Amino acid sequence: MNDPVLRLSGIAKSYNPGQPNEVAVLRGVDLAVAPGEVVALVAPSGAGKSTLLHIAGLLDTADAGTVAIAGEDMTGLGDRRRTAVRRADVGFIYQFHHLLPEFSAQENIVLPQLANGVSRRAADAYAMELLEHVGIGARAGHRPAALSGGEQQRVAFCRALANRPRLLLADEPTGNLDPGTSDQVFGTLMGLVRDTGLSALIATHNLDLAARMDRQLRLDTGALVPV
Ligand SMILES: Nc1ncnc2c1ncn2[C@@H]1O[C@H](COP(=O)(O)OP(=O)(O)OP(=O)(O)O)[C@@H](O)[C@H]1O
Repeated sequence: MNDPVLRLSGIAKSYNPGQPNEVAVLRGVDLAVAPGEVVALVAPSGAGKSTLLHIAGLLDTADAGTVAIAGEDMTGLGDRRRTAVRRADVGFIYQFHHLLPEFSAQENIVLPQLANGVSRRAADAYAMELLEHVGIGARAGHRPAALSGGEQQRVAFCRALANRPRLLLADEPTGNLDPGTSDQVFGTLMGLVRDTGLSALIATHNLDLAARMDRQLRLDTGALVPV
């Protein structure tokens, strides 16, 4: 049987532990994301979705519980191994694109590949393939400032997939766009995820977008419950 691409077990996290201003954000989060499964994470503002995504993506550590990626338990691993797994296996998308302003769309997708040891030629070709997949191949040479908000976000999707991760983590990936554009750009993201067979955990406030995913979970007082 295939291991889940992401498994969280008993994840707990507090900020300022032991202090009068302690905030217990996660109180026992359990989750398994199967290969190819796309899970919606619905949570009101401040419920802890960014905290959860950062722990799942190895950008932060939990106070208790375990994170396993593709069957490998990350607990107790050193920073080097965690960074290597994050670079190779996890793609991130944020509400704002965070593209490098001085580089073209294509270069923004090439750079992470070069950092991972891919040749320039292969990186260029894959970046173009991804840009064409999301319908903006003709914009490959444009810098982010010369792209629309929806186009910038499409480039950010391609960048997240540049190193062919197993798991995509997205925090309000279309939250910065107007509703019509958001709907369209979200469709592009889902197409990309389905065509690459990625597993994904996608946080959104938008219940219509959540309904387009395989499963919907709500972060409620520090634990996940079905919507
Ligand atoms: N470094 C920190 N120190 C103290 N409290 C924090 C810290 N980071 C987050 N918090 C608190 O933890 C809670 C969860 O924060 P988090 O950013 O995970 O929420 P969120 O669900 O992503 O919210 P939003 O949708 O508004 O981005 C919030 O109450 C926040 O104020």
